[in-house]
Amino acid sequence: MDRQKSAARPQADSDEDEVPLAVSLYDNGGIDASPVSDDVALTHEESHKFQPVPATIITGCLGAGKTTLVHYILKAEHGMKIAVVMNEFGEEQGLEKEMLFQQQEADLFSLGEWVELANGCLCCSVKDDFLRALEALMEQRRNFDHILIETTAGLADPGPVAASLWTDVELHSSICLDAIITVVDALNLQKQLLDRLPTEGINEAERQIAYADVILLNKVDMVETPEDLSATEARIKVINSEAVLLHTQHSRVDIKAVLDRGMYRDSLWSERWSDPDSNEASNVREIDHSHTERAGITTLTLRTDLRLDLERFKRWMEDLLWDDGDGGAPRSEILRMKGIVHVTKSDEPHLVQAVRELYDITEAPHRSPAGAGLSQSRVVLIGRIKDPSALHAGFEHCHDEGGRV
Ligand SMILES: Nc1nc2c(ncn2[C@@H]2O[C@H](COP(=O)(O)OP(=O)(O)OP(=O)(O)O)[C@@H](O)[C@H]2O)c(=O)[nH]1
Repeated sequence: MDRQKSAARPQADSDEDEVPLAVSLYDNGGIDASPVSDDVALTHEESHKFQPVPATIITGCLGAGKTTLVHYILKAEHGMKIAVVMNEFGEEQGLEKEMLFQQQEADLFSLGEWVELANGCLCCSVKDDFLRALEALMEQRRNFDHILIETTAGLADPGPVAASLWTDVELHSSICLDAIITVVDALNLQKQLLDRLPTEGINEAERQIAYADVILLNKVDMVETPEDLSATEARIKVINSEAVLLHTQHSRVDIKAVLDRGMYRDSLWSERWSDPDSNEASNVREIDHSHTERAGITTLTLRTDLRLDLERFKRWMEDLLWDDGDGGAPRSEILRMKGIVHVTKSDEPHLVQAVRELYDITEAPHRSPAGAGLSQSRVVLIGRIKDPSALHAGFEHCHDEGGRV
């Protein structure tokens, strides 16, 4: 497995450098400030010992319906215990928790733990603290089967946290990234997409859509006409044509669509991705790139009938993901990449994943249907595509001179 440029996990330097963590423990939906006995923790820990707990990142713009989704999941009958992690700013701290219990205390049968990070923007200063907080949470006890990480509006960019969690699998962590769910406000998205930060270039809403594995187009009840809704959906698909896109009201969604997706577990995602009947596959749409130089983030699909030389392909990816350019021609900025490719010297298809600068190329798991019957290699790039023809040319340069698949 190639995992390049993986960021080292931050460790607490000293006792003074304590994790700024407020962990409250709840059991069976009731409020109980006292920790549950170690016996219970140990028993649970034993049973989960070798299974990393999946973590779902829930992101989206202000008021899109993220908390509504968390509440919905906590009330749904899925038989799982859920730990909720969120970051809050200043006076908002404690408010979400308060509101949750005010509204639905009796129904919260699936809430295992609640962690609130103080004063936080997960994507910058609190990122390290966040990872350490998760680690501390995992060390304390294992009263949960799944972790929901709700980012407040402070986390404009879910990429760094997603990459950290993904990297962590390599460090044999007890947590693994399951999927990134982006909740979109169907009424306001078009306006939010115009909010371009002058310094950064990439819009916050766009970035959140780019990283999404599943997009909930929420608040559809508030959109006036079907045409408006179609226009918003079309806009989302230009940014990320790969994500599963679902219409929701009050974030009500089939739980299977948001939990245990395994989007970063090779065997699971590749199976779904290569199944022509699956939502994932049917969702794929080719984008017209004739206007990409004025677009923000978009999706580009590269295909080939020829086998790729693995080393050349790796070098191409590294160049694409790591090289910031030399100030010359504008370069594409790739946030997310997925693919199934056929390479020389192997009969098995290879799976490709990248989140920001991290990438991973693995042989498809044995007996996985990935690539079965697929004669083409397919690589999907999501990001600021400045130079589609250069990307096509670079990909073609990875061809092995040898024959077809
Ligand atoms: N009409 C309508 N209202 C919704 C829907 N989903 C959520 N809301 C309401 O929209 C408001 C904001 O929802 P939240 O779930 O708090 O949104 P959020 O993304 O967590 O908001 P922040 O944490 O402030 O960024 C609440 O009053 C919800 O009840 C929907 O589908 N339709």
